[in-house]
Amino acid sequence: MLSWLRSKPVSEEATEAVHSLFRTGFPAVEHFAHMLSEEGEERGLIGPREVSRIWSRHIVNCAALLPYLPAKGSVLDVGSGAGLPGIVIACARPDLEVFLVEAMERRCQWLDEVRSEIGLDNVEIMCARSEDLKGKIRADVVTARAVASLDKLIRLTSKLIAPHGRLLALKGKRATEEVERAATELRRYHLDASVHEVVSVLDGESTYVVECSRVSS
Ligand SMILES: C[S@@+](CC[C@H](N)C(=O)[O-])C[C@H]1O[C@@H](n2cnc3c(N)ncnc32)[C@H](O)[C@@H]1O
Repeated sequence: MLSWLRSKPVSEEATEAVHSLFRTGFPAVEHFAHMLSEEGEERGLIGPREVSRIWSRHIVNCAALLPYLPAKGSVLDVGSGAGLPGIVIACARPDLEVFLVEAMERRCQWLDEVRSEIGLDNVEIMCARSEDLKGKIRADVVTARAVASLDKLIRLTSKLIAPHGRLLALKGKRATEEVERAATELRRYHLDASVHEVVSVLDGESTYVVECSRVSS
């Protein structure tokens, strides 16, 4: 119980700020944060130091993607792990179809438990490597956080992005360098990249959304 209390946004102001990010789905995302703080460390999903930072480092960090999601359609989160950002997106946007692609069986099992316990009817879990899904599925938006460098991520996911779709990658402060290093892949797969800085409502830390869109011909 203590770990759950510690992981909550503490002040009223912080709670308000987090609420404002989740116009829909706040109870669902709170439920997810609770599950993660209770079981995440024991099940090897997050490190011991992360329990007290579930909101600031994980949930609010993933919420940086929310303004860039499509008005309708599908999202495919590659390498979801504990459910970041896929579960956060599914909670905040129950109108979108969300596919979680995860290679590790025990993490897929966790994602399945989260989906059932929270009642996320918009989530489908695909226990597979993203490279094995080519030709099987395409989504309007592909998301990824902490899975691979941008050049590798483009190679892993380009065939999973719908013809007019986008890749949204959550990155740290080296986002622009990563875009520069991915110049060859961006050209090869006809993508244009822009970097959006998003400042956290909780701790003022910046995160970067790298948005790769198809170049219109
Ligand atoms: C460092 S964890 C990050 C998890 C989560 N996205 C986060 O931000 O906390 C990377 C996850 O991606 C998964 N993964 C790596 N490459 C993958 C691939 N090609 N296809 C599917 N899952 C992959 C790993 O099994 C692992 O769970």
